[in-house]
Amino acid sequence: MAPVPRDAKVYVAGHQGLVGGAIWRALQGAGFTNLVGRSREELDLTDEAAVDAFYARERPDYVYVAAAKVGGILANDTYPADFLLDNLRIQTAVITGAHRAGVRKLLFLGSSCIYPKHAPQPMTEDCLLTGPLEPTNEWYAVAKIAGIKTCQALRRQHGFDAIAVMPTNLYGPGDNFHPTNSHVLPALIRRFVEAKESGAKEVTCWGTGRVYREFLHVDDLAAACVHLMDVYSDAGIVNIGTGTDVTIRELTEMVQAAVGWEGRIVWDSSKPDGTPRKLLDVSKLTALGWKAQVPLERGVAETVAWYLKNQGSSELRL
Ligand SMILES: NC(=O)C1=CN([C@@H]2O[C@H](COP(=O)(O)OP(=O)(O)OC[C@H]3O[C@@H](n4cnc5c(N)ncnc54)[C@H](OP(=O)(O)O)[C@@H]3O)[C@@H](O)[C@H]2O)C=CC1
Ligand SMILES: C[C@H]1O[C@H](OP(=O)(O)OP(=O)(O)OC[C@H]2O[C@@H](n3cnc4c(=O)[nH]c(N)nc43)[C@H](O)[C@@H]2O)[C@@H](O)[C@@H](O)C1=O
Repeated sequence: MAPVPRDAKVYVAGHQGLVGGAIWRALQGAGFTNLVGRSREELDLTDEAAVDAFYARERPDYVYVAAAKVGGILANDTYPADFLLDNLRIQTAVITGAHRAGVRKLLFLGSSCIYPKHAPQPMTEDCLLTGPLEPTNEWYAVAKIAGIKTCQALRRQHGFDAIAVMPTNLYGPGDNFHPTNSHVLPALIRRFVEAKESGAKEVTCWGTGRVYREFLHVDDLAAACVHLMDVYSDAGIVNIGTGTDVTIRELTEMVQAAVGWEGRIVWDSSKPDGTPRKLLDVSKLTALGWKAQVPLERGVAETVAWYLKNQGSSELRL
């Protein structure tokens, strides 16, 4: 398969988010010169007519769908209607609009939470739809599964070249550091930095800390997406991860050490643990010629440094 021409026009939906921002940087790094992005203020992606008008005006050749309603375990559990409906609307408008506009190829971002709560570990792509979902994020997962099926149906019925990738938990510069709505890694960075600054002796983390998660640096994810756009065109979904995981307790200790706060961690078991484990099997991705590069400890240290550098600036999403 011929790689994507570096002068092709590429639209990154959600280019100001964690993933979209990283894909934008990766595309620039790979020599792409004709990138298009729109903020939410400029283009509300739940508005299908506005999305169609945007496509008609800009005529992109390639599209990355990195816009979505995204949040951590508590946000997912608290706003099920938003996580289901906003995501259905955004992805339907962006994917079907791309097909209508004659886009050559599209990459849709799903998530490892699409797999059953008790799937065998590590999880291969073919365990999709083989069992019940994790209840804290089933609404979001159902929307993401509908996104995968939208890509597969358009490919099957109309030959539209839409691929779908399933990243594990992500982190890195440009993340959302909201104290309650964010994912665990940015939440911990903010909490430990604030504890260090205030001289607090104790910090509370959620759940039991005994569950496992796999973390991938967002720059690795972006590199994998750009690679797959070049080399992969098929209906089958592709996992993107590192192939290794840690307990939340281990992660907490790693962030604590990176921040340099010495105090006591208390576990609030009234907060949900979520799925016990969701380690991705990455053999398909490895066979496609890609492997993660950023070790977790280094990625955490660099993200802490990024957070400290951007504290107080409008770059930081709180
Ligand atoms: N973060 C993670 O750990 C993981 C993420 N993913 C997937 O990666 C993708 C991107 O996630 P991530 O970058 O983390 O999320 P972010 O929240 O960082 O970015 C999402 C982007 O989408 C934009 N957006 C949301 N709603 C609309 C809308 N109605 N109109 C226009 N723009 C909109 C947001 O704009 P605004 O800033 O204005 O809200 C934001 O720029 C998602 O599909 C997610 O499922 C998959 C696995 C793990
Ligand atoms: C990417 C992924 O993200 C979500 O699923 P999740 O993996 O459960 O994500 P999380 O990062 O929020 O939590 C991971 C673990 O960490 C524990 N934890 C401790 N202390 C804090 C804390 O302070 N904040 C948060 N958020 N979690 C904490 C928390 O209790 C849990 O055990 C879904 O939205 C899902 O849809 C999805 O796609």
